[in-house]
Amino acid sequence: MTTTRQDHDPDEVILECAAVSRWFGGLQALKGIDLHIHRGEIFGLVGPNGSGKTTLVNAITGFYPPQQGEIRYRGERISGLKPHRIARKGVARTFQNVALFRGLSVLDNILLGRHLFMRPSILGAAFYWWWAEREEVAHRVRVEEVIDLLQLESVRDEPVDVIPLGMQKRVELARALCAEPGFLVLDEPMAGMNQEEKEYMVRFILDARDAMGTTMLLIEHHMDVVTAICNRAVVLNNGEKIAEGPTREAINDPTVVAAYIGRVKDAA
Ligand SMILES: Nc1ncnc2c1ncn2[C@@H]1O[C@H](COP(=O)(O)OP(=O)(O)OP(=O)(O)O)[C@@H](O)[C@H]1O
Repeated sequence: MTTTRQDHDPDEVILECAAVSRWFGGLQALKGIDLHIHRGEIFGLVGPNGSGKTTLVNAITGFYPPQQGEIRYRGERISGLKPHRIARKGVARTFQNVALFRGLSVLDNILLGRHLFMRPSILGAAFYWWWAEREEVAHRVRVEEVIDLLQLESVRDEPVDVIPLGMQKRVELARALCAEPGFLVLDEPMAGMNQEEKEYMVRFILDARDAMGTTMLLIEHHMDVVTAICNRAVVLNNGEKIAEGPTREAINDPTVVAAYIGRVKDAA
């Protein structure tokens, strides 16, 4: 899997985790994680099952705030804010299992991604219909751009349940991009995909980053995907950061190789 890459900006930190820790009862799921993710970067988050990847994402997006440490987005502290406040600041995510609205069309699912932009005042804007209408047109323009970018035109009116899994994942990506996030977490976007679908998805993620400048955090078990698209990566094991750096170096680090082999032995 070969790809093109765009250089990121190492001078501008978009997301920063400083000494982030989280416990579930007696289990420490995150142990003082430090991270800096730069503007325009696709940053890989890898590690064996149960190593703390989802917990870190839940800390960033506000679902399980860290109990120690701090998370900053564009220099502003977001840890401790409710998930919807964090989302409004421009942090979006897709989920490991497809989380679309069954029974709705592809287009309606994507339009839902724009609801973040619908200010409550729009409801009271009945007298200002012309203004509301202009807003609606602006939303539609962005939605059409994303449909075009992710090549979803041919299925836009299909119920989302009937399209193949690979396309459903693409619809999720489209919905997240329609919120115009500054930072997007992709939680296993290739799960359950065959090789061809994976290669398409890699292309679409890179195109989206290049076209929209979205900084991304990618949780992924497929190492070929991680090395193909991530500028840098961090590896977790038992809640600890065990490697970080340019992707190939990080995932080939002897500590990382040992951690994965250890899991295989434990499972045998
Ligand atoms: N809500 C929760 N309550 C209790 N324990 C939890 C909770 N969420 C996560 N854990 C525990 O925290 C640890 C880290 O889990 P986490 O889901 O973050 O790992 P992961 O790296 O995302 O794993 P996977 O690759 O399997 O998704 C695990 O031991 C898990 O059992």
